[in-house]
Amino acid sequence: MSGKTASSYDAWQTLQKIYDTERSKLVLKDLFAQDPERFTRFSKTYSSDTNPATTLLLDFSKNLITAPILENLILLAREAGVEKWRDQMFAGEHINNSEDRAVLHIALRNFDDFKIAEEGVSEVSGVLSHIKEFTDAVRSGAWKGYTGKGINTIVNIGIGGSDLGPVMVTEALKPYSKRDLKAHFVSNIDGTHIAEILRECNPETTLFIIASKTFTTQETITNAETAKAWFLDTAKDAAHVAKHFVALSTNTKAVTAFGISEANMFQFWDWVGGRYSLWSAIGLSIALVIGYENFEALLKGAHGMDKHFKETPLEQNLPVILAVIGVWYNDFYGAQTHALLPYDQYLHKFADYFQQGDMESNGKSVTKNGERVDYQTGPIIWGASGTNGQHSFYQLLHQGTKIIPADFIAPATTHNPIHHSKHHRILLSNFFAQPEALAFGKSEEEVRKEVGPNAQEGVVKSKVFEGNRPTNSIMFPLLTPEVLGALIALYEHKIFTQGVIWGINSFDQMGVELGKVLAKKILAQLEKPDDVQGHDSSVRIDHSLTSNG
Ligand SMILES: O=P(O)(O)OC[C@H]1O[C@H](O)[C@@H](O)[C@@H](O)[C@@H]1O
Repeated sequence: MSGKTASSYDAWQTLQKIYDTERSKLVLKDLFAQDPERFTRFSKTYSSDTNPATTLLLDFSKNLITAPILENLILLAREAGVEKWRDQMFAGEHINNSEDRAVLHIALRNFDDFKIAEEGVSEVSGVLSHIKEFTDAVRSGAWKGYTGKGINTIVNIGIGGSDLGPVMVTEALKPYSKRDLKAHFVSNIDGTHIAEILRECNPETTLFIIASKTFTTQETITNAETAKAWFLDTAKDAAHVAKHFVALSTNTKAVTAFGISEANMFQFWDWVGGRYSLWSAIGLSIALVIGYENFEALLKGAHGMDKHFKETPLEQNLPVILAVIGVWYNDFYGAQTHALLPYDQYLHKFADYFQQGDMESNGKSVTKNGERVDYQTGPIIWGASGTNGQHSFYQLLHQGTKIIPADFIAPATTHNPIHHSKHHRILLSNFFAQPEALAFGKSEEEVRKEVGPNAQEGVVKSKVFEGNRPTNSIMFPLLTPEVLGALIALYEHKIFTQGVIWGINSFDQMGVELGKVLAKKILAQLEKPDDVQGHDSSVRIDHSLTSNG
């Protein structure tokens, strides 16, 4: 890193000047009218080298940009050293400086293209073989529970990165799932979560997957112990645990201490960040649900996007384009949030997943060199699947006072073409209509024509849509495992690129620590309420409220 912070880059200052002097001219209606080629100029297609069905079209024409703005945004990425940092990541250098770790989720889906020397990388294919062997055994019924019955229910116990990826992907790839294998996910420490799920499980046919990188996370270990006690209530003999509990972790010692043997453990390594871990052993529940071949297709889809990110000039590079446009709104327009709006019910957990992916990565306010930034970093990520969002929060997107850049995401065809794809045609009509309405709005003149001369002024004004609200649209032929892999990797590399521009470390998560430490202290005091001390006056622990009788 140059030691400079983002706002002192030449390109940043050029962009600031452009923003200050030309902002009023950045009107989408005019920009489209002036340039009939705007869509061609500002859209790009990514296609996998190995599978033509894995294609993503990114239409970024409805953004408040011109060719010179985009050029300067790309210059900004270059000046920040995106290419250098990217190559360092792919080479296994320890770019996660605060934890002195490599950042190698790309090595989990590498298929031998990139040569990476880091310790553990050569073990990846062995773990994949273990996943394949185990998932084949469970799915075929060869893996038997303690009474000789096959497994028909899996329960993944994990939180954060050890939960959100498997939840999102198993939902997204439901059409590929083994319908007679029920998958549950327990994350919350609230006992209600596990209690409700255990009610649906039979100890003879349930497999518990304890997913925790560190194997020290309070929620996961507490839930795992509860699950083990519940299982042993019926199974009695601790030897049966081996048939019903497996662990996904980097911490062999803690796993064996819990009572799971090394043979039932799926390893990964400290260079896999929690929020980038669905590609690792943490993806076991995914492989169980959709089958190993589909899990591998997911990895291959991500690998194709990795190659695109690594080898394509920044100007043509989809993750980089998404990233710099995001920086334009975040840092120059002052946008606080970014909405992810998939028009695909299967992607209903996509925004939840990237809340952690983006906000835990880029929610930082000091640079890698320890300087406090004087600009905005990671946006607030939120969203919901279309069309539900339209009947909820889109009012604010269209007519509120805030600028909310949004990504619209949709498959051209559906896995469920019921009524000759009638539903899908309606869905897509909304997917196309919303960005158009946001961009071009509805003028006062148009409203007056509609309501006639006698309408009240307030009514006229309330029906005006100012427009000029920016969006990206991303389309693909069908939501397949490969397409999903490419789509997730697209956003991962977008987040990486933005982190480099802002000069922050996107790969640690120090911000989750303080609350954990305080909760531990408070827990000890809740168990002995007379000793409550050392907290602010709002932490008043009333034993009559906290004890359950
Ligand atoms: O897999 P683990 O170790 O249980 O961690 C679960 C989660 O814990 C913390 O909240 C963070 O470190 C997350 O990044 C992580 O995903």
